[in-house]
Amino acid sequence: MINATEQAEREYLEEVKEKLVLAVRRVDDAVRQFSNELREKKSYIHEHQSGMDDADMVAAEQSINRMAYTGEGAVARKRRILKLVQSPYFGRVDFGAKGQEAAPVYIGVHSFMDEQRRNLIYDWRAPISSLFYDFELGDASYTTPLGEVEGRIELKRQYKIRDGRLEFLLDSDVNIHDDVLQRELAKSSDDKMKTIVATIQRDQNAVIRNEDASVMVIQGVAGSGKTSIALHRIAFLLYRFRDTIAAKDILIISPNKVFADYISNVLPELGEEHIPELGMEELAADLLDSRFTFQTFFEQVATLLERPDPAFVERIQFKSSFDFLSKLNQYLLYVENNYFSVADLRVGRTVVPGAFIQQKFKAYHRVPLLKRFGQVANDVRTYVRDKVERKLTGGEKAAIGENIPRMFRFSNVLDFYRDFYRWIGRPELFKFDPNRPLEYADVFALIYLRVRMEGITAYEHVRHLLVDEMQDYTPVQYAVLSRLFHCRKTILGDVSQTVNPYSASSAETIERVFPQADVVKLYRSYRSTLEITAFAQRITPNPNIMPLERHGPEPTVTHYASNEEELAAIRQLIADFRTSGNHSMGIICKTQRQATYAHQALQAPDVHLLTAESTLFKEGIIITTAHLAKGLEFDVVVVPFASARTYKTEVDKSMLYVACTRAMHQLTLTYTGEVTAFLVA
Ligand SMILES: Nc1ncnc2c1ncn2[C@@H]1O[C@H](COP(=O)(O)OP(=O)(O)OP(=O)(O)O)[C@@H](O)[C@H]1O
Repeated sequence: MINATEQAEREYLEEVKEKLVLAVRRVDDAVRQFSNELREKKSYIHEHQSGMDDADMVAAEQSINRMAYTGEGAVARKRRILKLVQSPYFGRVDFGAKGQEAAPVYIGVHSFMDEQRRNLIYDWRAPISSLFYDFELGDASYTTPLGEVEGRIELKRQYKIRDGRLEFLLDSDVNIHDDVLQRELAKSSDDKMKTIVATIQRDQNAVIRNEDASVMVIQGVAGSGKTSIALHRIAFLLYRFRDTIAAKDILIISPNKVFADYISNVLPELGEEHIPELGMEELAADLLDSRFTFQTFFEQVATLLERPDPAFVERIQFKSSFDFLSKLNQYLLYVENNYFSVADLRVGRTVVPGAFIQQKFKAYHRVPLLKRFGQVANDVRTYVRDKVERKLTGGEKAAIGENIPRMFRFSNVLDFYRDFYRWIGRPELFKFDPNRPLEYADVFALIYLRVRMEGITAYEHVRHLLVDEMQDYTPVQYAVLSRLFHCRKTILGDVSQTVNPYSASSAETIERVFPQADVVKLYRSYRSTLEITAFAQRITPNPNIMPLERHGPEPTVTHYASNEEELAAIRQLIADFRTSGNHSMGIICKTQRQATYAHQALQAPDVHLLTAESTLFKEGIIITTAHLAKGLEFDVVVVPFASARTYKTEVDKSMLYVACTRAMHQLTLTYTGEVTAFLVA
């Protein structure tokens, strides 16, 4: 039975859709007209070329560019409207500002005005739309650039419209989101990360719409929506500051290519362009001018998993500490004050006093150390020229240019870095062999010295920086980011999901590097069923976690007598998955070696292996490592080889936690021999 409300809503939906279709037609007409004009203009130029002077040509070119630009705008607009035809809106609030009658505000992924310029659909990022996320029925307010608007919400409604059809609508007077949220979460995962505009929660909305924080640090439990929120925040900022920030001005630092691919359709789905993305290692290679080969973070973690040598661990631990960063800073100060040993400089008959050189060196204290020599040399040249009252010869100029840097202890950053360890009395903490890749723990320390001593300005164009998986980066890495990117930042992660406990950063550590940061903590977990969350809590407890009340099968841990039996069981799980309604299955191992082994043993054309070299997220059944799976999610997760032999160290425990928290609906662990101690309650 369709009630009156639903009938009215269905009719309204048809009305809106008609207007949208009309708008598409108008855009089509406009585009056709542009291209005709463009063609005419081009042929006019072609015919009259000989009679045109430069100014005419420039003017013609400009007008063509303008037309092409308007044309591009029209195409983008069409794309947006077509999206709205599929699903024009997902929410409605009837809001009356003080002293006014309530009027409906429909909210969708984009705004839409009809021909009379009436706002039929509001963009979810518009100031008024925050009413939908922040309030229930009753008194409510929202902030516009002009000030606060107060009033009352008389009605709040949610819709699910797919392919232009109303699937359901739901009124709420208490907590509007719960029902729809439950439905959304219970669905099996589409392949890649998706948008959550229709069900953004109040605390998430506060993060998304925060305009003031210069550095925002989001520490959230597994599945709390950190990555989703961060991407929606980018979309919000692009909307709010659309006159000054474009997609190309933003940079996402992502842990790996698979993850970058996994999140790549969220912003385009929200109608924004693709955002530039860079991995930490790519950044490192760029900052080292490819002068060194170095170990990757993956390789560091793999070494820890397979050969955890105590000296290696000690080096990592030391270089991941805040103390290390402080010591590097102290060292730089020491270098500044002690490594420039000036002497009088003789140029022909002129003697430039050491004190003069010293004074100039100090005067340029704002210029990075190794960049000062050029400036000091210029001053010395002027000094000599004034004395001899003639122009200097090329030879004299060059001699000055060579002699000034010689007064400095070293000229190359690697020498300073090595010297640093002597200075702190721990030379054994730097293992360097020119024929082997630099250890990962040294990469950013070396870069830090380089940034401080040489200055690097390559990234000044970036207007907003997003850093995901913040727990995997050390204070020195943050110090580099802070000096490289002067823009606002959103930094997010979860210290419990570190893949390297010896170098994990918590929100508090990061706050020490960015004292101005706003730290937000999220404890509600959306991804997994209550059963899965409770199970993962046994591995790494967090008393603050608040799982959403959603149920599913209890995770199972099953013993098998032999490897063959274990593999046969996994084969069966794969077969079951294929006939279930689920879309994604992750078989998550501890090491790459195990993943490769499982892939070979299980061989099936639709089972894909993801490795550190993979660049694309694959759909369906995936075999991978916990390290690579971090940040991803699957309907069904299998954790094979969950034995005491596989999972025994702190690093192993982190991996197990990450693996289990990837599951949305179903989690199965298998093992032979003895079960890992981390699962013995
Ligand atoms: N408000 C919401 N409405 C609907 N789904 C949500 C909401 N918030 C989070 N989710 C869902 O919860 C899941 C986890 O989100 P996301 O991957 O962003 O979390 P995360 O905190 O980055 O997770 P992790 O750190 O474990 O990788 C996703 O499926 C996401 O769509």
